[in-house]
Amino acid sequence: MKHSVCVLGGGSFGTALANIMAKNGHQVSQWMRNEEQVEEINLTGLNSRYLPDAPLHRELLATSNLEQAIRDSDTVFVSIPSKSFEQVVQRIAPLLTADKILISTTKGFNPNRFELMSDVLRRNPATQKIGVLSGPNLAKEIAAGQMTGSVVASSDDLVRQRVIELLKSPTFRVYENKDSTGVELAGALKNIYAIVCGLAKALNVGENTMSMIMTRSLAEMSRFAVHFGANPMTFLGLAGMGDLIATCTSPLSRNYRVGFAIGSGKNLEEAIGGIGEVAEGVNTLKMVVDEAHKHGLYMPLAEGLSKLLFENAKLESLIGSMMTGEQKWDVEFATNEENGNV
Ligand SMILES: NC(=O)c1ccc[n+]([C@@H]2O[C@H](COP(=O)([O-])OP(=O)(O)OC[C@H]3O[C@@H](n4cnc5c(N)ncnc54)[C@H](O)[C@@H]3O)[C@@H](O)[C@H]2O)c1
Ligand SMILES: O=P(O)(O)OC[C@H](O)CO
Repeated sequence: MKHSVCVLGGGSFGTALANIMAKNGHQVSQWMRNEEQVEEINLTGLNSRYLPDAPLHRELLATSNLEQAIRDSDTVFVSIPSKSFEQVVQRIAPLLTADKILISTTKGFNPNRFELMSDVLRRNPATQKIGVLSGPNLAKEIAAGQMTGSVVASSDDLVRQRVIELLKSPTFRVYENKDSTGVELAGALKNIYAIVCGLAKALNVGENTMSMIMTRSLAEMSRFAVHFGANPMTFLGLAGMGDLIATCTSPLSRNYRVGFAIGSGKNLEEAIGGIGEVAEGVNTLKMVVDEAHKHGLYMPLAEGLSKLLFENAKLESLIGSMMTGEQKWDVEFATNEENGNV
């Protein structure tokens, strides 16, 4: 069945998703604020700022008319950075109806209060058909047609089926998960550890060190997420381990590049400025370390990175956090009452 879809956001991920759905024969509009970008996409089939090497399908229609884009669509993907997510959702709230499906693709926390993007969507009373999309999904690779797996998470069967129907293609496979909290937290948290890995790579550490960092990152992420109701098994899947691998090893990741720039001697402001696109991990780090303190959660890598970035601590403090912290088991069988299935 042909669906009418709207993607909010003119950045690299929104464009990559809109392009897949247009190729799949759906009616796709992509909303963005910048009129010049709208004109460029519609006239030349290119989004030169964000995906310069990807020719876009001719049926992908860019628009700056938010009202019409929402009214005409049965499914809305929100691909807006977390900093502006709430503000854009407030704008569309009066246009929503109970039948519309809302999908967040944003990997971060609301900077105004500790909540996930799906929580922001859920506060809108018009529709509760909500899902999240997350996984090892570097936009430039997707746009280049590299085989990619992703995860749609929602407790609503119809929402998961819709996203699969819209996005599945010979190069894009969508898996499902009912653990929306786990999938969303995994996508947001891994950005912290991509910064750590970029930093470590710039310092030329060996593969023993890289694998230790990534594996302990996974332990730390799942410890945090399970505390907030996630299923620990989610962290063994594409949204957990999968995305951690992609983001912690690829220079295409903006968060990895922020870390690499810091490891190469830049300060945080210079590192962020050099990216020119969103690197969600910096805000996520602040929110997560605050919450970890409030809830007494042991997160030595996040804690060490936070001290390095925000308190001018020396690199030795981050290294010390990792190497001489609390004695821990290699594998912790973290459980919570609701999801205690390992
Ligand atoms: N790029 C990727 O590979 C990728 C993959 C998966 C998930 N994500 C997530 O998707 C989200 C968006 O990332 P992206 O890569 O597309 O970002 P981006 O930096 O490429 O682009 C962000 C877009 O949002 C727009 N925007 C920002 N504030 C806005 C506002 N107030 N109103 C309207 N538009 C606004 C910008 O103009 C820009 O077009 C992030 O949370 C990111 O973590 C990105
Ligand atoms: O470029 P990043 O660091 O925002 O990462 C992009 C995606 O989240 C990778 O899955």
